[in-house]
Amino acid sequence: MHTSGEPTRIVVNGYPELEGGTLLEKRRCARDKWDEIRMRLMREPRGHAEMYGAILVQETELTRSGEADIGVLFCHNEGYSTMCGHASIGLGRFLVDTHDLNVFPRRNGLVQDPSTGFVTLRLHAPCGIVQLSVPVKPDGHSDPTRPVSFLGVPSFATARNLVVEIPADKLWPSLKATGRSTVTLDVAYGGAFYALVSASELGFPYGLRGATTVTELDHATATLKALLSPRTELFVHPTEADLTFLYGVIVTEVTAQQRETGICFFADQQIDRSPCGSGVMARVALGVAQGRLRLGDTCEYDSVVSLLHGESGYGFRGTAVEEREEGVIVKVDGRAFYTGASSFVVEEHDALPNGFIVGLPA
Ligand SMILES: O=C([O-])C1=[NH+]CCC1
Repeated sequence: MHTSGEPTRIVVNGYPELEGGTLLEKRRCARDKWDEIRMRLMREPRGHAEMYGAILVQETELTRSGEADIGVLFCHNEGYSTMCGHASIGLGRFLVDTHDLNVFPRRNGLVQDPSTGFVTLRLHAPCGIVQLSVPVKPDGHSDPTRPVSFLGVPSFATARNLVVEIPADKLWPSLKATGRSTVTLDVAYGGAFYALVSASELGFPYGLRGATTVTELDHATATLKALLSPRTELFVHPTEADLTFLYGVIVTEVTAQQRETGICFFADQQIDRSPCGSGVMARVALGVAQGRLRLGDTCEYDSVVSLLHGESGYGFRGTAVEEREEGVIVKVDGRAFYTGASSFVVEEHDALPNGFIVGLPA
């Protein structure tokens, strides 16, 4: 599937049983014991450097307790993430549409709200429960003309107006041209930790649509990620050590009242083609912390791809729904579409069984 242009390759069959009782233990098992499967599905020639995946996990500690309907592990060019909004939106449609009980045993237990026509399903992601609301047509299939929405895990800001000094040998031309050697940014959590920095702060006065090159953006965000990642005090998750790391850097640009564009560099400098749902959770939580957004406020988020589709409804919307002690509950909505179904093989004599990414060691 794709969500505003960002792919989600949903693994529905053939993946081995993961050891471990909890989803986070299963995530470690996937990483430590079966990572070649991720590489084969994400990398060339079966995938590409920007591929994204979702591995369905039938049983977790929260499906056993009845708090979730199915588990998922998200994966990408570098490893396994803790939250993914664009993939959750695609999974919402897919899980409602699949009637194969080997793929989704709890499909028949889903309840459709007759008043709204939406089916609710609870996805257990490594960061916690993502509660999806999927619009359904009278024939019981998901409705591609209306957005899927989800309520994310409590999201919060961990640093505001953080000044980062850029070493002279790492300065990029647009920042050097400003005469500055510092960048001021924020850090927030939306199921994963992001550094959030405006395009103008990086030295791009005309924002993301100006003469900004992806190469310079890539260098700037990779530099910031390398400088910030060792500062783990910025990414402390209240309960899970597995979630304590900087996942991405999002370059933002306010384009109108409660409307933003952004480009998210995540994992090994992958670029999210979607507005990045977990990033939207983090950005809304930051907006509430800064007093820019109040409960009930909705902000529109575009990506460099959804901007190309001028019509509305191709970006994501983020709404601050509830403020809890642990953080802000954000509702995110967006649209996903099917792109096809595939089967993949690796023959015994294939000299590149785990694929490759041009420019990176195999
Ligand atoms: O939508 C999302 O949260 C993300 N898409 C790719 C990285 C995270």
